[in-house]
Amino acid sequence: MPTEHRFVDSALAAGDMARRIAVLLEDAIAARGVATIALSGGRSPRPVLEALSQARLEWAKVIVTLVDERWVEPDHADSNERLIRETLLQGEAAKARFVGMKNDAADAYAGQPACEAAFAQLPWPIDIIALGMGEDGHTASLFPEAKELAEGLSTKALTLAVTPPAAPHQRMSMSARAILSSRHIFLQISGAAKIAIYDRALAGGPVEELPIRLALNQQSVSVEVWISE
Ligand SMILES: O=C(O)[C@H](O)[C@@H](O)[C@H](O)[C@H](O)COP(=O)(O)O
Repeated sequence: MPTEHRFVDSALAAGDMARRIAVLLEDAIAARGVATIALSGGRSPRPVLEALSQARLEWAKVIVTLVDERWVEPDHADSNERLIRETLLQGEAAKARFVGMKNDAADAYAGQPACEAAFAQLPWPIDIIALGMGEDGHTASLFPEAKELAEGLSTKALTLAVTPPAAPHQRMSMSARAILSSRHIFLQISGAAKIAIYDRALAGGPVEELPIRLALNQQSVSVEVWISE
C-alpha cells in the first residue's frame, strides 16, 4: 500500500513533494556520494521542479535523468528535456549532471540502443523515480493500448521505444524493470478523474489495463503518492 500525502491544493502538494525529494537526495549523497533522480514530463511536474530547483543541495553530486521522452528536438515545446532544463536545471541546480534520452537517431526505435547504453552507465538503483499518470492509467510512456506495452512490462532492457496510440510523438520510455530498479517511487495525482483511476488501480486488476499498477501493486519498492483535488 503506498504512503499517501493528501492536499486540497496542488501547489501545496508540489511544494511538499519537492521538499521530500530534496531530503532523499541529500540522504543519498551522504550515504553514497551521489544521488540520482528520474523525472517524468507533462504538466504536473512543473511546480515540483521549480520548487526543487531552489533546494540547497550539493547539486554537482546529483544526476538527473528522464522516465520518458518525446522523440522531438530538445528545444521543441513538447520536449521533457526542455521542461527539465527550463524549470529544475536553473541557478545552483544547473550544476547537476543531466542524462537525457533523445539522441540524433531519426526515430525512437533507431535511437533506443544508444539510449540503452547511456542508461546502463547510470548508478542503479535510481534513488528516486518520479512518475505521473494519465487519465487512461498510463505511466512513463507505457500506454494501455500501445503495441509495445507487453514488451515494456516484461523486457530486461531499461528503455524501449513506444508509439502512443493517441498521444503525439514517438516516445522513449523506461521499462517496468527500470522503474522498479529504484529506491523510491513518487507519484503525482491531481484532479477527480485521476483520483478515480488511482483508486481503481489500487483495487487490483491487470497491469495491462492500468499500467500504473506496475508501481502500485508491488511491495519491493517504497511508493509515495501526492494526491490533490
Ligand atoms: O512525458 C509524459 O507525458 C509523462 O511522462 C507522462 O507519463 C505523464 O506523466 C502523464 O501523461 C501525466 O501527464 P500530466 O502531468 O500532464 O497530466
